[in-house]
Amino acid sequence: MSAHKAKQAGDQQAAEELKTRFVYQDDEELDKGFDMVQVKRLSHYMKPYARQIIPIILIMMVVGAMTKLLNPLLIAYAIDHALKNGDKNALLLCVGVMLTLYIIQWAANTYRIRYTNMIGQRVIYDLRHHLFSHIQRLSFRFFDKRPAGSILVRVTNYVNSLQDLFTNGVVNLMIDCVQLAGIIVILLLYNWKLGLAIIITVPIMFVISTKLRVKIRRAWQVVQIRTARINAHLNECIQGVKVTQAFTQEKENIAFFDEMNKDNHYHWNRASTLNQSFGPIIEVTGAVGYCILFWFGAHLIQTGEISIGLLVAFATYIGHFWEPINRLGQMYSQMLIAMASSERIFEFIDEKPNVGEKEDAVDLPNIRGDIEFKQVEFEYEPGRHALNQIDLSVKAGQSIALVGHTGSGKSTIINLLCRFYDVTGGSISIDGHDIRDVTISSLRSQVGIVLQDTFIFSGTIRDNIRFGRLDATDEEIEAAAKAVRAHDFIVNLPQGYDTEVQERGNVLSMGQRQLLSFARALLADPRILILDEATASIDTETELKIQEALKTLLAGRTSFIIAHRLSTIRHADHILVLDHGHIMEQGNHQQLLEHKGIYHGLIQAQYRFLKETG
Ligand SMILES: Nc1ncnc2c1ncn2[C@@H]1O[C@H](COP(=O)(O)OP(=O)(O)OP(=O)(O)O)[C@@H](O)[C@H]1O
Repeated sequence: MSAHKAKQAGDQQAAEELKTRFVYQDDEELDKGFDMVQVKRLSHYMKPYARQIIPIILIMMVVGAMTKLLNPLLIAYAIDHALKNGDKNALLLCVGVMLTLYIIQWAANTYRIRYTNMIGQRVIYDLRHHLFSHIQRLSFRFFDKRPAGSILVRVTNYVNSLQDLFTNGVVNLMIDCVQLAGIIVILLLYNWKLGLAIIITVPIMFVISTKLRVKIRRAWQVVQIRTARINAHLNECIQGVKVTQAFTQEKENIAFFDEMNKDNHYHWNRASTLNQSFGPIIEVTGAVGYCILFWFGAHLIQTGEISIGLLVAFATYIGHFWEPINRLGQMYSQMLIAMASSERIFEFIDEKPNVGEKEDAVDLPNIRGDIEFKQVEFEYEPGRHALNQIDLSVKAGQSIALVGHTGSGKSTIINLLCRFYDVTGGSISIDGHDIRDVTISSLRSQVGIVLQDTFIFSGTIRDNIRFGRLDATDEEIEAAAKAVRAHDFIVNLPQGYDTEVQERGNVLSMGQRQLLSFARALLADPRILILDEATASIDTETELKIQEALKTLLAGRTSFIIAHRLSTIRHADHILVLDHGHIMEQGNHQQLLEHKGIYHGLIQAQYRFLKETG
């Protein structure tokens, strides 16, 4: 095999492998058929404004359409009477009336557009607010099933795609129907033969407009999807640039990006070519209409059936045909997209939180922190047990360490205690209250959680600590930071507590982020504290700091710690050893060591590791 062929085969294989590596799922369905249920649900959002704004819009709409329809008749009158008889006053009067009609039309359109935009923006605001607040309350199960990108797209792009429909679409549809019907009636009234001859072009224009518009719109949507894929890939490559460079995968990433870029370029060209074909096709159809008018119109003038003024008026009406037909086509394709978008939006809005609140749920009173797990069972997916028959009784103020191999069910216990998921069997109670009988907010406000992957929001350090309790004063924030030994590193930052950190806190070290999250939890002052210890090795000094901070944080609280550090495990009041969702062993450090079971093995392994790594 030649070197060139070998290279080609290699490239091909690499491309095949990449196909499975970068997979970005998009909503490929671009539009949907007309669906009355969706229309009803969408129009529900217009209801609050229907009484105040819609009547104004309707009046403006009728005034605008009427004035537009009258102008060609005035032109006909001016030509056939004022001009023919040399009546300067009548001509002046015609021009004056025409000018007045234009001014009225301009004012009516300006106000109509202003009000339709207002209503459209409000509806979009309400819809986006509704969707976002609903998503915020959805359970973990919902987020488990969906990539963040697909959720983002619904709140941004899909809601945006309804914007046109609400701002101009519905009103324009009515205006266009009124205008088109008005023109057809006038044409038939003034001369039905000539009227009919010209109206033949309407269906032709309409078919071209709707069919071609839908095609063009689809082509642009494909471009949008391709661009979204490029964005997703870019995002992944930027987030993972360190790993990419460490594994020297730059070439592969570039190759994949080039493929996407080429694809995007091809679809852009296609959409652009289709777009350009639209104008000429419509112009030719319009020209056919004019040809019919002048040929047949000239004949009718010769036979004395119509005047020259009427021919000019008809020619003006043909000019007015195009605008509504064009917009109806636009509206039709907008409607199809809106159907698909609204279906996806309502699919989320209809999603019920899996963890619901009972109708008669009561607020959990201030708790001491006694916790009881009775025969708790849990499955993330039907048939796959994540926890089996967990029985556990914790006294207020005790610290419980959860240990076990990866996937043994430690996080699941915590997820259930916070009611991020509901048990599928058995029950969990706090101070004797079944957690399914109390309101979720009253439960979670008394349970603090410090996750291993500490989330830092964009804002200042102070804002991030205040997240624990929004009404905390600056003094309370500093006191919390001091208590968990975070104060020293914070004051050494360029702007101290006012230092801006970005999302995920990239400027902070792992240990610093943990201390910040301790301060946040301390400020919230929950009776029950859950802590997922960071596994990353940190230097001894920080480790000591964290241990001291932990002592402050845990004092007097019931705590559950997913423990990785030996120091934490050893000091816990009670240790649960989990395996495949079962409690295999439990007791304190000494008891479990003497038992010489799984725990003993884990501790031995950790000692060996610490010894080997120095
Ligand atoms: N969101 C989820 N959907 C489906 N299955 C899940 C989900 N989260 C966890 N699991 C499964 O449930 C089991 C227990 O997982 P869990 O996260 O509780 O383990 P863990 O002991 O906390 O592990 P680790 O120490 O690695 O964090 C595992 O088999 C895991 O694959």
